[in-house]
Amino acid sequence: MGEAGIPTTKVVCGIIERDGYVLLTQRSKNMSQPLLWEFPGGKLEAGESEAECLEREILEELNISILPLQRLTPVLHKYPDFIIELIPYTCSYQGGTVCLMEHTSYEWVPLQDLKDYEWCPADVPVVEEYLQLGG
Ligand SMILES: Nc1nc2c([nH]c(=O)n2[C@H]2C[C@H](O)[C@@H](COP(=O)(O)OP(=O)(O)OP(=O)(O)O)O2)c(=O)[nH]1
Repeated sequence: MGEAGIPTTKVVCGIIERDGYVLLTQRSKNMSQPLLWEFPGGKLEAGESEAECLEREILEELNISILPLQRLTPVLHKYPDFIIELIPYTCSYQGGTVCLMEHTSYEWVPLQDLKDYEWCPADVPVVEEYLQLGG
């Protein structure tokens, strides 16, 4: 539980790298955080590790396989009705063709363009840390 009894939701997201590009997904207009950009991932389920969660969510949502590499700094962000702990991992792309199951669009983006997207608010510090690390 977080502040004033608001639960904290753990969400694991992947910064999926392939040949100098990173995979971004845009949330659909009927999802929470509509039309904002994010690193794909999802809510941690009971009994699974963060890496298992990431591999499962990305296969379910995008139909590609990935390998989690490095855990970056988790971000605690307060949305109006819940608190999210966003746990980012850099990942390598392993295989498969992107097929969108939930998102409205995706892009493979070069590092220098990451700042140009309208991000979910919780992702802003993640993008900053990732760029500081040199991608
Ligand atoms: N997957 C992902 N979610 C993010 C990121 N940044 C961020 O604020 N979020 C938020 C959006 C959602 O509220 C939540 C992730 O849950 P989800 O992807 O399972 O979304 P959902 O639509 O099923 O959630 P909900 O509306 O049912 O609550 O975390 C991010 O980079 N990746």
